Order: sequence, then C-alpha cells, then structure tokens
Amino acid sequence: MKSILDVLVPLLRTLPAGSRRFLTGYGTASAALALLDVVALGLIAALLPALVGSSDAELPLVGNVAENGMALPILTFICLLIVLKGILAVLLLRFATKRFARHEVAIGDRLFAAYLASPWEKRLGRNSAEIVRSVDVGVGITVSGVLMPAMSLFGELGTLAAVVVVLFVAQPLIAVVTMIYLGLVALLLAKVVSPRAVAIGRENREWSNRTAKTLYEALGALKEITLAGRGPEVQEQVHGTRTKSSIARAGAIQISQIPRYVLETALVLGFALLGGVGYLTGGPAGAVSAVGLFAVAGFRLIPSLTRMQAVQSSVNTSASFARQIVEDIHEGEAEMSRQRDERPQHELPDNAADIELRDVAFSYPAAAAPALHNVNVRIPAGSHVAFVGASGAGKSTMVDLLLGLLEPSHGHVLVGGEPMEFVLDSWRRRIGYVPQEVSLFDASIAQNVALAWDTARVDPERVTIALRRAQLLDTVMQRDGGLDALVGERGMALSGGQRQRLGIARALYDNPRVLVMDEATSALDTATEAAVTTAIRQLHGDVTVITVAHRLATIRDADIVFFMRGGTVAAAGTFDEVVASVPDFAEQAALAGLGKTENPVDERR
Ligand SMILES: Nc1ncnc2c1ncn2[C@@H]1O[C@H](COP(=O)(O)OP(=O)(O)OP(=O)(O)O)[C@@H](O)[C@H]1O
Repeated sequence: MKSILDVLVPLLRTLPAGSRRFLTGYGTASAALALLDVVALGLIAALLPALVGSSDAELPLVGNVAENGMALPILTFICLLIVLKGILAVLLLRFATKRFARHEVAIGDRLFAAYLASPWEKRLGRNSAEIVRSVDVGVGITVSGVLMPAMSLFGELGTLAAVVVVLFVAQPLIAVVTMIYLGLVALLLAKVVSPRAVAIGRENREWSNRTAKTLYEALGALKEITLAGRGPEVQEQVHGTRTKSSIARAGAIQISQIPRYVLETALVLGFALLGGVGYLTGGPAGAVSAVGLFAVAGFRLIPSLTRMQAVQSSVNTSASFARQIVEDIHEGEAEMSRQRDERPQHELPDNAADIELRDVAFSYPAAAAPALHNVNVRIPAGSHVAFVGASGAGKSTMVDLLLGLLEPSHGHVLVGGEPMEFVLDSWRRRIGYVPQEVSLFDASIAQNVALAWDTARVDPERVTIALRRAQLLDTVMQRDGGLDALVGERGMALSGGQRQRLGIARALYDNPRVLVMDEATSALDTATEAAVTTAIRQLHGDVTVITVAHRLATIRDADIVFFMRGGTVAAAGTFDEVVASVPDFAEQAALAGLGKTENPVDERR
C-alpha cells in the first residue's frame, strides 16, 4: 500500500485541482457502492442460520425469519441489491474512464510543455526516441497502469472494510482467525510478488526505450544501412532488445496472475482452517456455520483481495514510467517558474537592435574544454555578418548563443544593450533560422514553409512570397499540387537543395528582423546559391543577416567576417581584411578563386 501511495501522491499533484476533486469523488463513490455489499452480506450472514436449518435467525424489525416466512423475500431483496450495485458500478466505471482519458491528455500536455521549456543543454542530453515514448506510451501506461487501478482501490478497501465489519458482528472469533489468515497470505504476496513486479517494470521500460531508440536511429540512416548491407546487424540488435522487453512483458502478465491462484488456494485451505476452528469452539453446527460464513465472506473478500493485489502489481510494473514522468514535469516546471521569477520578460523596442557578446565563454556539460572562450563580438543592426573557420572552431555554438538557445557560462549576450535573457521571448520572435539540416515533416510544402500542422494557420500569400525569395517558387509551381504538394517523410520527395531552400523560405515566412543561416546554402548549385544570396542581400538594412558558411562566395560581401579558431574569434573585418590578416583564410579564399588583397590588416572588432 505504501509503495502505491509513493507513486500515486506525486502523480495526483501533477493533475489540475478539478481532476483531484473528481478522483476523490470517484474513490468515495466506489467506497459507497461497497456499502451496498455490506448490507447484502450482512443480510446473508443474518439469514445463514435459517438457511442451514437452525431456527434462531432473528432479524431486527423482521423478527424470526425461519418462522414468519420472510426468508425468501429477503433473499430476493439481497439479489436485487447485488444487481443494483453491479449496474451502478458499471455506470460509474463508464463515466470515470472517459474522465481518465482527459487526465491522460492533461498529464501528456504538461509533460510536453515541460520538455519544451527545459533548457537546451538538457534537451541535448536526452534521446528523442525516449522523449517520444515517454510523452505518448509512458503517459498512457501511467494513467492505465497507475492512476486508474490505484483509484479503484477505494472501492476495494470499502468492500474489505464492509466484509470485516460483517464478520466481526456475526462471529468475532471466526473474524479474527480469518483476518490473521488472510493477512499472512497478503504479506506473503507482498514480499514475494511485489519486488519482482517492480524489477520487471523497470526492465520493460528500459528495453522498450532501447528498441524505440534503435528503430528511430536505423530508420534515420536507412539508406546507408541498406547500402552497407548492415540490415541483418540492425535486425539482430532490434531482435535482442525486443526479446528482452517481450520477456519482461510476459513476466509482468505472469506475475499479475500469480496472486489469483494463491488466493484461490488460500480460500480452499481457509475452509479447512475455519471449519476446524468452528468445530473446536461449537461442535458440528459451529463448523458448518463458520465454513458458511467464511464462504460468504470469501466470496467478496477473495475477488477484492485479488484485485487489490492486481492493482499493486500494475502500479509496481508501471511505476518507473510514472516516476520518470513526474520527475520530468517537476524539472521542466521548476525551470519555467525559475525563468518567470528570475527573468521577467520585456519587449524589445521596435527598431532593430545591435547584438553584442562581451567576454563570452561557453562549455557543454561534461566537456573537457570550453567550446567558446574570450569572445567579444558586436553585430550592428541591419548588417550582414559571417562566421567562418575550420570545422569544430565553435561557429554553431556561437549561433546557438545568438539564438538564445544556449546561455554563456561566462560573460554576457546583449540585444539592444539589454541582457538577452530579459528580452528572450521578444528576441526569438524576430529571428528566422535556417539550420544545417532542415527538418521537414510529412505534410504539404505550404505547411512546411509556415511550420504549421494545421492548414488553417497557413497564409498562402506569405508562403508564396517566402518561396519566391528563397528561389523555390517556380520549382514548386511546376509540381503537381503546387503549394499543396506533399513533401513526404522528412522531405524525401525533395532534393537536398530544394529542402534547403524550403528551410530558407520557412525562415523568411515570418518576416524576421534577424536571419540566421547556419551552412544554409551548402547543398545549392552555384547559380542557385548566387540567386539566393542576391535575394538575401536585398534584405540588407532592414534585416540583420548572420551567416555561417564554409563556401566563401556566400560571404564575400559580408560587412564583417568573424574568423573563428579554437573556440574564439581570431580575426574580424571585411572579407579582404581577414584574407590579409589570416594566412589560412587567405589560402581558402585563393582556392575558392576569391583572390588576395595588397594591404594586410590585423584587426579585431
Ligand atoms: N552537444 C555537444 N556536447 C559536447 N560538445 C559539443 C556539443 N556540440 C558541439 N560540441 C563541441 O564544441 C566544439 C564546437 O562545435 P561547433 O559545432 O560549434 O563547431 P563548428 O565550428 O560549428 O563546426 P562545423 O563547421 O563542423 O559545424 C567542438 O569541439 C564540438 O565537438
């Protein structure tokens, strides 16, 4: 029982107050229904002597039923009472299951909101397959495996209490022996079955998560896997994890059945025990009466105890999902309230704002060396700046800091002179971002540009303008379906260059004040890249453009080029100035056919 409360109480706290009220009401109604059992059972216990042929069946208000012929009408009343309880229980269950579906949605919403609010570094450390499973399957298991069964406990406890009361009133000695006997059986089950169920639940969660993770990863690299002939290896891997999770699930089913058989056996042995006690205290009549009472009590008690044990098993096997979910919700929400309390947000002024990094350093969690250090950069509003440098120099990390996804471990990022963390919401609304790998979802081109799963939120006019600026409109219009043509899973129906241009159109759709492009034109042919670059250049003055590019032709005309090396800005200036001051860069520029200047300048801005 304690282990159920340990899981249930934190889970209930994650539900809105209205839901808690409903669940308390549901528990009380279930317990109240059990009262009908008390009445039915009490009447049967009172009638028992008359039914076994004894003449001393005396009922209050009714009198001696053996003599006045009331036994049959009372038996009919008991049957009706039992039928009524059954009908009410089914109605209550029907009503409650619908509400439980709402709780599932409420918990899932809170969990997903918590994930979305969690800091970017934390999200980098979590596997997406695990998050998907947790938000979808995990929430379902938590509600159907913990919340619903645990709430049905109230009814079972009510039944248990009712039966115990009747037993004590009818035959106290037999009641004490019955309770001790059944208590020992329950203890045996709790000690033997429960720990195994918890372990099985943990195994199931771990191996199912691993299966999902392997499948996601394998599907993401399907082409490479097929070409490299690694299919059998992946199959073997999936077979291994699925075997383990299937064994755990089979174990869970098996362990949930054990209590039933143990309790049924206990019932049979109980007849012998209680019959013996009854015989010793009241001779043959006492034995018959004790066995009869135990049979009547057992008829209600054994199913109730079986269900309670099943609840315990269900909660135990689902507990690891529930604990993870509660922990994630608390962590995410604590982060949200920390953000709210410590970082009250205000709006940036309408005119575009300069961005400044002052003495910034950043280290990834558990990384040996900082990814960025001693970074001092100023990006004037409306300018076009570029970050260049060798692979691993820190360009993408720099971009994530500018986007406000990462926070500096040291130093400050300022927007319009204000610390970014206090204008973050307003800042992010102004940004259009094109990543190295554009993620498309299986919907229409227009939906992908507008980043909208709901077609009603798509503005076709803005989609058309964005596609035109990204040099993709003609291609789209030549396809069957035009803006409404589907892009396929992860944009499979588009070429790499088309996917990149769609990503650019997506970034332009909201008319951003700041456009951040991280290797956003690397898959384009030279002519298309030049056309996209020209279109982007036309934004000059209105929009701040921040580009990361290995292909130097893209950034030839940038106002400032920041050359990064080893996590810091080693040189800054116009393209020609950086060519003049950094031999590595000059060499790359020469290889790209972009020439060398006569006046070297070693400048840092
Ligand atoms: N999530 C992460 N956890 C730990 N270290 C990371 C993480 N992401 C990047 N790094 C490390 O930080 C450093 C800078 O990486 P970053 O991706 O910013 O480089 P980059 O200049 O953008 O490289 P590229 O041109 O190859 O994209 C690298 O040493 C990289 O290994």
